[in-house]
Amino acid sequence: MASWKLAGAVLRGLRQSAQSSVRQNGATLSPFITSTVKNNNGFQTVYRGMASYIRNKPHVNIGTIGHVDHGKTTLTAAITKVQATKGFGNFLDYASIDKAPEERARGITISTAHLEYETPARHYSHVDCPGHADYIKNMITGAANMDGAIIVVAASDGQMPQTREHLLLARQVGVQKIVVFVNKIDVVEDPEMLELVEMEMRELLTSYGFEGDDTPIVMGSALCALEGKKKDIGEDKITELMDAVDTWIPTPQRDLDKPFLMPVEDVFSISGRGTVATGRVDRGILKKGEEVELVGINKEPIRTTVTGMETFKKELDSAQAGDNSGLLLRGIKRDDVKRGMVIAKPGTIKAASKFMCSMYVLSKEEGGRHTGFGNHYRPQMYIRTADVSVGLKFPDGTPDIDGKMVMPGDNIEMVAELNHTMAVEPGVRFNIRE
Ligand SMILES: Nc1nc2c(ncn2[C@@H]2O[C@H](COP(=O)(O)OP(=O)(O)OP(=O)(O)O)[C@@H](O)[C@H]2O)c(=O)[nH]1
Ligand SMILES: [Mg+2]
Repeated sequence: MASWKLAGAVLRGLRQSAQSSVRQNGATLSPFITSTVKNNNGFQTVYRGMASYIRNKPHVNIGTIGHVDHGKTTLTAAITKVQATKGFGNFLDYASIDKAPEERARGITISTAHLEYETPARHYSHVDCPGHADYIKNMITGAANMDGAIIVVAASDGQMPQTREHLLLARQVGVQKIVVFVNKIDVVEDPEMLELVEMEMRELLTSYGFEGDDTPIVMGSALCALEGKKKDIGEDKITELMDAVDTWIPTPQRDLDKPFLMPVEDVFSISGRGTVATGRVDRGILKKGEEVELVGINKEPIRTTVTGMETFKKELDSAQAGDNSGLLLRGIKRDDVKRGMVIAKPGTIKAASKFMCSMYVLSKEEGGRHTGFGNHYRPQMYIRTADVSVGLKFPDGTPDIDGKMVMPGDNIEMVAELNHTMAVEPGVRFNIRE
C-alpha cells in the first residue's frame, strides 16, 4: 500500500519533468511519464502514467533472438537505457524485463515480454522472451510477431545450436531481415576471433536464405552499455545497432484497408473494468465503441463491443494493423476469451474445424523430419496465436491411401481436421510441428 502512495507522489513529480523534457525536444515525442517502484524482491519496476499514444512515427515490431546466455536480455535493457538517455523511452533494467513486473493490475498491459522505445525515425515494440521453450512457441504462434530481429551471438562462444535454431525459425515464420549483434567483445582479446564469428555468421545467414553478405553486423558489449562503461564498445555500439535496425529492417506495409482482425495472445481480468484481450492487430482499423466478434474455439462467434483500448499503457482512440493493443471487451467474462481466438469485424471471418491445406514438408537439412509420415498423421498446428492438435488425411479417392507416405521435402495437399474450430480463411498461413 505504501508503495502505491509513493508511486503517486513520484508520478506527479515526474510528470512535470517529463513534460518539460518533451518541450525541450520540440514536442515531437510522446510524453513518457514514469515512476519507479521497488517490489518485494527489491526489483525495480517502472510504471507509466496514462497518456495518449501519439501516432507520429512508423511502428515496427522487433525482438532479440539467439542462444541461451548470449546476452539478449542484457542487450534489451541496454537499448532501453541508451534510448532513454536520448529521450526516446524509459529505461527498463534487467530485472524488470526478465522478472515479469507485476503491473498488469494497473491498466491494460501488453504481455510483459513486450517493451517499447523509439529512435528518431520509428516507434519500436520489442519482445524478449525469457525461456527457450517460450521462444519457440511464441515465435511459431506469431506472438513474437517480429517484422525483423536482432540475433545476439556471444563473441566468446560463437554460433551455438540455438543461434541456428532461432534463425531457422525466424525464416520459417517469415522474418525477412535480421541484424547481428556480436556481444561480449569485452572478454575477447583476439581480433581474429571476432573476424571468425563474423564470417561464420554471414555464412549461416546465407545458408538460411538471409542476405548474409550485406547484413549489418555490429560488435560490442551489451553489459558495458548497460553499466555505462567503455563507451566505444558500449553505448556507441547500441547507437550503431539501432541505426542498423532503422535502416536495414524495412517498415512493413500494413493492411489498413482490410476488415479489422486481431488474434488474441493473452487475456486479463482487470478489477473494476472488465476483461481485456491483448495481441498484435493483424489488419484493419478499429475505433473505440465499435462492435466485434470473438471467433474460434466456440461453434458460434460471440458479439461484443470494444469500450477501451490501449497500447503500452497509453490510450488509443483506434487500434490499427501492426499495433500491440489491449482491447477492453464489454460484458465478456475472462473465461469467454482464449488465446488463439481472433477478434474481428462482425461477419468477416468464420470458424471451421475441417479444411483443405497445402504444405511443404521441410527436409532434414532444413531442420525438418528425417522420415516420412502417412495417413492420419497427428502433429500440432499453429495458426496465428492458436496451437491446436490436428489430424491430417489424404483427400478421399487418393490411390493406395494407407500405403502412401509424405517424405521430407515434399509439397502436398491434405485434409486437416482440428480438435476444435479456428478462425480460418483461404490463404491463411499455418505451421506444423511435432
Ligand atoms: N562480459 C560480458 N558479459 C555479458 C555481456 N552481455 C551479457 N553478459 C552476461 O551474460 C549473462 C547472460 O546474459 P543474459 O542477458 O541474461 O542472456 P540471455 O541471452 O538473455 O539469456 P537467456 O534469456 O537465458 O537465453 C549474464 O551474466 C550477463 O551479465 C557482455 O557484453 N559482456
Ligand atoms: Mg534473457
